[in-house]
Amino acid sequence: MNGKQAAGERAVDYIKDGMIVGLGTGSTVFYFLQALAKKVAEGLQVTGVVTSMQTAALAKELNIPLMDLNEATTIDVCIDGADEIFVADGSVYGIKGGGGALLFEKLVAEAAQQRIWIADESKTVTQLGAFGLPVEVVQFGYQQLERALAKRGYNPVLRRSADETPYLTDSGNYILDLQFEPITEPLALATELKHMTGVVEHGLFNQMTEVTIIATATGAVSVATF
Ligand SMILES: O=C(CO)[C@H](O)[C@H](O)COP(=O)(O)O
Repeated sequence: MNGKQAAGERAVDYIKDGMIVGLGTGSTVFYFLQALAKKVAEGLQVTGVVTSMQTAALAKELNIPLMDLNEATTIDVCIDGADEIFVADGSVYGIKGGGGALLFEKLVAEAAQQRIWIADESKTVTQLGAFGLPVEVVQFGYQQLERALAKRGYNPVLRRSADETPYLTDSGNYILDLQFEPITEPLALATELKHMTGVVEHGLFNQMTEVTIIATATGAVSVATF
């Protein structure tokens, strides 16, 4: 058992019969989905709302019933991974979008009553920014935005797929990964990025998480509530 598996499996304890569950994206969520599918096979009734095409494919393969975000009048809980987790003044701040799903992840997280992050302990940091901050941008004229971000000292790098073509999100947008650290003012940076025309969403998830489930490489799990 590794940390991702331990954290992912523990998250299933938060899923109760009848819940509508936001299903995050990534390799930690993979373990959560495996554990959830087992419970579903045993009779647990849940409906998932996915945050990416990747998660949709996996959930279908695992026979987890799904509904569209449009149909979900409420989401009881959303379980997702994170790339960096930083706690300050009793709140959780973080970076997400390493897997490119930040837009849908944020939409589902914002619709959820409770947000739970699952991660191995390598994701906890004492300052944000070592992990490049993903910013999803429209394709049209994206180099204008790239230049504007560079001028502000954010060192944007266009994300590319393995074949070197620009990486495309599930919405067909590009991602600029901002390479600078530390991010000392995540709230101000989030506002600044949101105000730049062409930015669709950024990977700062500020004060959007109520529970963290973090596990060590040997599988020891710590749960914290915020
Ligand atoms: O934000 C994400 C995808 O967009 C993931 O939640 C994040 O990258 C963590 O992934 P993993 O669990 O594979 O380390």
